[in-house]
Amino acid sequence: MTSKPKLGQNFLADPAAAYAIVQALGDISAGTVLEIGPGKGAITSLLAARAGHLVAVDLDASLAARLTSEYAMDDRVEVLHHDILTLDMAGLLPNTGGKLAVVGNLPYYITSPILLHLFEHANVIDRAVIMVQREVADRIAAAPGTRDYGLLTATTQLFARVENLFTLPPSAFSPPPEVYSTVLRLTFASRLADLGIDRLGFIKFLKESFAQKRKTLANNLRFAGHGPENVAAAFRRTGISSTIRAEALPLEEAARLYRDLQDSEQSAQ
Ligand SMILES: C[S@@+](CC[C@H](N)C(=O)[O-])C[C@H]1O[C@@H](n2cnc3c(N)ncnc32)[C@H](O)[C@@H]1O
Repeated sequence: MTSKPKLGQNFLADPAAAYAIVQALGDISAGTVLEIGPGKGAITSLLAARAGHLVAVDLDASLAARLTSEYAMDDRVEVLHHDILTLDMAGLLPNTGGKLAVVGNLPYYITSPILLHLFEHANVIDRAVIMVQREVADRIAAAPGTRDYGLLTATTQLFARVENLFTLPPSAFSPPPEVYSTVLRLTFASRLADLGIDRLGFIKFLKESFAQKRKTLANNLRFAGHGPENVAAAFRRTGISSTIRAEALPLEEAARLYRDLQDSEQSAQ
């Protein structure tokens, strides 16, 4: 049995991959870059040489201390010993505004929570280049109607355009993980306004929709507490098949159903 490194610590040992990740961020010379989990600094050193301002955040106290002393003389680099999941990202930007470029070889044990945290800060993020487990990348980039399409896909595509850049084998890391890894670029562009939906309500609706993969969308919505008559009427009015499963429904259709259901529930109050 292979032991799992603590805090998802599989360090990148492929300099060409580190370079490609930083290149994928585009021009970072004027803005603020947030690096999630810099670890021993495989990507950090390339970022530090290019970024206008770099904030590197690691939960591991000894790794954060090591990087802090390495960059003590560079006032463009800030190392924070902090949990990324509780970091207020808006607070990293200067008073003059701008948006963050986010980068990281993510700790895989908390990939989904990190993504959700990024989406909560979508209004202050311009783009993100992140390394995730290959299977998770496939889910994030999936098209509706495919097996991989799910809650993570819909949520991500609500906030960003997704590009699959390249995949690395376990041997690109030390220690090697048990899985392949894929680098994605997310170009943030929220679809909330064009779909006419509110963030919290629609994300709750998506969670309800995907709660049980084997059930139809209508069953999941009823199970979540929406009145059977309201659910049936929403499917009828929108013309969406009442036997459809959530993974087959494109975001635009899901938003239409959500708006209709919400309108009828509000007018019944
Ligand atoms: C996969 S390693 C990547 C390290 C380095 N960037 C590299 O590519 O070699 C993930 C890093 O995330 C850090 N980490 C784990 N959980 C974290 C959290 N909740 N907040 C911030 N950093 C975290 C780990 O300590 C580790 O340094």
